[in-house]
Amino acid sequence: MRHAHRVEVVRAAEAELMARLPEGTLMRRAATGLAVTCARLLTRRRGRVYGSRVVVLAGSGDNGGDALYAGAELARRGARVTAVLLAPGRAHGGGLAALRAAHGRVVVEQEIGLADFSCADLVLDGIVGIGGRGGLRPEAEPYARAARTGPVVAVDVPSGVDADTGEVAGAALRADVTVCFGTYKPGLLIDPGASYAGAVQLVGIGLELPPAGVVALQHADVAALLPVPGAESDKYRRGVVGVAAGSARYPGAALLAVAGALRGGAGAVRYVGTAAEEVVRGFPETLVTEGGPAGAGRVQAWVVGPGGGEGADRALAEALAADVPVLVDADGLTELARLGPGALAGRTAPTLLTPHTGEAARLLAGAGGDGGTRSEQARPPAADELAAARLATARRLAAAYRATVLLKGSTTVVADPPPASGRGYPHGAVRVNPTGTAWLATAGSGDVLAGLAGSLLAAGLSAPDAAAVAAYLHGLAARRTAAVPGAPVTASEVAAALPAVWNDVRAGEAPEPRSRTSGGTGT
Ligand SMILES: NC(=O)C1=CN([C@@H]2O[C@H](COP(=O)(O)OP(=O)(O)OC[C@H]3O[C@@H](n4cnc5c(N)ncnc54)[C@H](O)[C@@H]3O)[C@@H](O)[C@H]2O)[C@@H](O)CC1
Ligand SMILES: [K+]
Repeated sequence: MRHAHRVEVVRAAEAELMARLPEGTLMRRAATGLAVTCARLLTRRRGRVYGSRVVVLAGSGDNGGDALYAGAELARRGARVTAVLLAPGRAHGGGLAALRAAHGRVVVEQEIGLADFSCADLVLDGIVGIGGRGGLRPEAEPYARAARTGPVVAVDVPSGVDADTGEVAGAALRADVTVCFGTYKPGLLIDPGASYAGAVQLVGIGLELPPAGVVALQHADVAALLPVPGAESDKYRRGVVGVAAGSARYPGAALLAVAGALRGGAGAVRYVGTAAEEVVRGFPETLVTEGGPAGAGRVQAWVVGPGGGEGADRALAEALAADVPVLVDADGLTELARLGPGALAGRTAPTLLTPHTGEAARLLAGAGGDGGTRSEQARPPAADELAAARLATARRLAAAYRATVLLKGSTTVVADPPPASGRGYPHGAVRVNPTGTAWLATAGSGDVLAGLAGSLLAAGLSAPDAAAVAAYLHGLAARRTAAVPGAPVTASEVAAALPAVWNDVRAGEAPEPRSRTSGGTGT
């Protein structure tokens, strides 16, 4: 599992450790780890470090210090290092002295031309790290543009990315690799920030940290959560998932949700709705019932809403009345937004909401704009604002509806509500999904995800586990399905690939590394 901590928490752990160590120890550890990664990249690119050209962008803080010390180490190995000081009077003294002693060249902004960037074998982004506030300052923006020409290694966090949230307010450096220190930062795992970070490498510097506020599951974590039938299991012990989905207008949503549910580990899938005939034709193993959830047999979890059309209100009410976990998606969410959080007030079993950002905007509007304090925000939030602030959006929704929320899209985020007695955060770690691909933003892929997550709920996983495991498998399935890596996929193909990725995860097959343009969970 990748653990990410907020800047405030990192600073406290750093202060505690620095008090016990000789001055400069942590920065030396960080810079050495950074230089090792840079040397490896240069060797891969040029065959050796000696003679390679490195540009160091150094800001005024310790982030610039790390970059200058790493530049000095590379210069000692024969690299031709040019450091550009973005704030010449305030550059890190020790780092600057080390670079000069290693015969690195030091220039100020006006003295570097674009040519220096275009022939660089590596650009080290030490403009700003966890001390950054807001997007890049205007004077640093030309470097963000110029650095695009060469491979960029970001120091701790790509400059301009908010380390706590992944938000990018304006320009930011786009890195091929980010070397972070002590712990991952949430902004490296959550888009849009994650898409600026490239491949992220962690360098341990000995910090002792409390439990993380944000985590990203990896193969082994997901493998440990997958339901495994015991020798005594029958279909009822494995769990029955009820799917109330599809309508005369959208029968396909029923088929896709059932397709996902059949591959999610539940012992049986019970379908209720008007697409029963199509469902049985497509999946004869499905149990079908006329009417709504109230009249269906017993299930261990309900999925309600995909393609639900006009019948979604009744299906939602009946599913919510059942004392079992309920996943609400699509038209079910539209109906829930109309009713507001009060519709979930009487529930004691878990509720899992799976909105994309458009639905999240409606839900927040239904909750009073910002999750309950209507006066603070008269204007309902726009979907693109919510997409840019994914972590905050998922948390606000979870708090407002007191339900687990899986916010779909570029980096899918799963948040739990704060404890009832608590005054707010921190609470359970937010899980962010590392396996997404932008091609999952395709019609019907959300229906598959809903069925899959519902099936995992019925098989006994907690709501956050079911949501995180479903998002993980769903993303992997989309990547595996593409005939060519990065090619478009269809929702049916994603559903069909689920058994194979289930197997990959159990077997420990490594997923493809995240690309710069990867995204999240579909609509
Ligand atoms: N504190 C420690 O023990 C360690 C810190 N380390 C490094 O230190 C960094 C944090 O250093 P600092 O606290 O000095 O802060 P930073 O170096 O991240 O940034 C502070 C400086 O950047 C400027 N700045 C802020 N926002 C900006 C923006 N949007 N655009 C341009 N400039 C901006 C500020 O004026 C300030 O001078 C970490 O990210 C990491 O790289 C590592 O050496 C590991 C140990
Ligand atoms: K940086």
